Amino acid sequence: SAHRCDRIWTNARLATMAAAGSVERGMIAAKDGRIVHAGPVDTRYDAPELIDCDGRWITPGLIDCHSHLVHAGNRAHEFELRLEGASYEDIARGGGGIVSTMAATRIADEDTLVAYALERLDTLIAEGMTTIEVKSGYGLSTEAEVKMLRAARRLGSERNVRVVTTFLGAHALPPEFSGNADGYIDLVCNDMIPAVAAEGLADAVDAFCEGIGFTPGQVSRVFEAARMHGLPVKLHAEQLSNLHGATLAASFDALSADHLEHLDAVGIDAMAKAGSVAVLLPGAYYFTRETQLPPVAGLREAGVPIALATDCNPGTSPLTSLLLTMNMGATLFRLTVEECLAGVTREAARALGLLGETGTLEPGKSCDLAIWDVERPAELVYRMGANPLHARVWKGL
Ligand SMILES: O=C(O)CC[C@@H]1NC(=O)NC1=O
Ligand SMILES: [Fe+3]
Repeated sequence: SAHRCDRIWTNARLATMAAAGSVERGMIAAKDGRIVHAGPVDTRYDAPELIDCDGRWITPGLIDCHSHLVHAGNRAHEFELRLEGASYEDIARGGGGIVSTMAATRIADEDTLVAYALERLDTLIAEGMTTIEVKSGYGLSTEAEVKMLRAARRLGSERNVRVVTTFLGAHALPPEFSGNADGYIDLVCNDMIPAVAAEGLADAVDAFCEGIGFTPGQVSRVFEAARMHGLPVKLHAEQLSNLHGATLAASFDALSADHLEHLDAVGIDAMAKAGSVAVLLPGAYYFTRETQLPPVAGLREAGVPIALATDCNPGTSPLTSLLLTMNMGATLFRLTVEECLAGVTREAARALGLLGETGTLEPGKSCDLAIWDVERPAELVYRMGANPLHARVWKGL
């Protein structure tokens, strides 16, 4: 008997990113926004709408699992300073960096923040992105952090895209708390997280564990507060030095630890045991001209899942292309094409706790697709600055 569904994409080549691997003569059938079949052409399925893909490749919709998409202002002037020799850390200690974006973000109202973010969101959507994680972290006061997360939530109603939000109040020390990091962490734990949780504004909690950020002790206080409010955690860890943030994150069963250029074998092992995803951010590595590569071979050997993301932010990664992110993942970090494609689909979904919902072409998942004008998926990683997207589908539409 025929399986009635809503839409069928046929005569396609599928990069399922799942057990089925690649399917040469494939089709996808969707019903009520979900995949009911993703595999070889199966004439038992029929639908009022049949889309002939002319042999094009279909991947899962792309996922950006680490972004600071909501923010005001930009840091082009600091870019010039760095060209004249200043380091990112010099600029941060001199009151620039994150704090200068904080000033611009505090004075922008919610509508303005939404408008600024939509321009960057549309650029990513044009490349077939269907899910994005958006962090706070430029408000650094309860009112401004709440404003940022409300703006982030609104992006999901202004566009056909899945938005998950992350509270990152422990991103930098605001000037009013200068010299009193522990006092600021009190505010983060006792005031911000309760306010954010009360309004359901965040799906996870993140922190910046770094010399110019917060100590492991301060981060664990933030994570304890997250746990008290039932929120999972993730962490900016080992970006510029090794404070053993990844090990701390793993001890809280973190969804992910991110950056990881200075991750060591102990941290790798802790992440493997906890099932935490390694989110690599080659845009920040490239833009800040770092030289310490993340331990990709060690992550592979230990079976730690590897994801890739833009880390879109005005200071260290003003990047709004997941395709270029994949090229950097291969060119700079030597990830394979398969690892790069998985890094912005299956493993990115895993880093957001969304692998049951999206990230692969499998029955039961949301029908989130990117349909490409390429002869082979490797072209999506190989080319720089091109966008071969033919069509994008989110929740079957
Ligand atoms: O410079 C900025 O605006 C954010 C930088 C970004 N945040 C973080 O914790 N590490 C980074 O590279
Ligand atoms: Fe980041």
